[in-house]
Amino acid sequence: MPFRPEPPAVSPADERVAVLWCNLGSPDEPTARAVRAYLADFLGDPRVVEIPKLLWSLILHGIILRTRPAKSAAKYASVWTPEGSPLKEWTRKQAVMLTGWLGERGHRVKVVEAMRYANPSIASQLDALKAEGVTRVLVLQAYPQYSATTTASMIDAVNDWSREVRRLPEFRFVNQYHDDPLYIEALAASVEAHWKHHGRPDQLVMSFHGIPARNVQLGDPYQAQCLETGRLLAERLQLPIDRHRVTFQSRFGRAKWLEPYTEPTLRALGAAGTGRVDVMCPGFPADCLETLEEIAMEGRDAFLQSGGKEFHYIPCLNDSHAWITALAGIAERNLLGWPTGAE
Ligand SMILES: C=CC1=C(C)c2cc3[nH]c(cc4nc(cc5[nH]c(cc1n2)c(C)c5CCC(=O)O)C(CCC(=O)O)=C4C)c(C)c3C=C
Ligand SMILES: [Fe+2]
Ligand SMILES: [Fe+2]
Repeated sequence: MPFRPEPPAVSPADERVAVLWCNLGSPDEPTARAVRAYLADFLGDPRVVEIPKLLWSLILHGIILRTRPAKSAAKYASVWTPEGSPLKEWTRKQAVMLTGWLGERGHRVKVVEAMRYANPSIASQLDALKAEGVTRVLVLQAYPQYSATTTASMIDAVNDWSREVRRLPEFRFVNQYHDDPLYIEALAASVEAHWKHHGRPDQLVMSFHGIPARNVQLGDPYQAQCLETGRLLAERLQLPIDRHRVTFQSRFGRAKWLEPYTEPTLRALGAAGTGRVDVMCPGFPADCLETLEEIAMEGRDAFLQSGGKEFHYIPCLNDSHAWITALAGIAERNLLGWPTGAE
């Protein structure tokens, strides 16, 4: 296999350090055509769907990619902004702000965003960094909780690129930060800011993206890490046990996923006469389809239609001061010992 063309080597004095700030990615536009290409790549990843390859290929291409793209495209259209996908735009902003924050602390580090699926791809961003003389890359992911379906898949994409490259940069990976005090503090700050303006709810629902229950039985630590994030956040907010819960959203297919599921929980809370519920999504550092449409729109409808009185959606960390500070702290700790220009 031929290797990717090698850019001219830089002198040691010009070598640079970079942070690759990685997220899942979105379709290029909210159309069935673009969503089909995105879903083919995403759902064709063996880390995401663990079904024997041939059987899954038949189901994916014969059924799912014929029906889901149009439905998902309509949902994407409902959250699309003039800048495009919310997930991509927040992730880009976070990368820009992180460059600034690290610069303020004396680090000469380039931060670029990269997407596991669609664009800008991991490979194209690594090519660009290498062409600029980057020889050390810290891979930081917008997944605070480790799952093979997300975190490991991102590392696969870096390794796929590496297999095609002659002179590799030095890599560092951060697998998780679900219990990092800086991350928990940023979450607490976002909740407290909301409560300062709107008062407290009867229930705080912390909704995480689900995965198949079987993955956890096979050793994926994701569920335990979500529960730990929820426990630490509730403790930090001094919430009594009966005023908060962790739920799992975005179930895909008919298999059993992690429970309790978010939407049935919201319906049950509404039916039980819960006056006000606040929902937040601690596992998503950037607002996206799954938070803006599935929670803030569908979740709201589910709760109110079943008898609930007041529904609040607490936005993701996005570009909040506490989050960028947290991210800079996590990056700084993992950059230690690399020549970034800081003492
Ligand atoms: C088998 C399917 C899926 C698994 C496993 C899965 C895990 C997983 N996903 C996220 C984060 C996000 N997922 C998003 C969208 C999304 N997820 C799936 C399926 C699985 N996810 C699909 C098919 C889609 C696309 C939309 C749709 O057709 O329903 C997103 C939002 C992307 C965006 O563009 O806004 C995020 C973020 C995590 C964290 C996770 C496991 C821990
Ligand atoms: Fe997902
Ligand atoms: Fe969804």
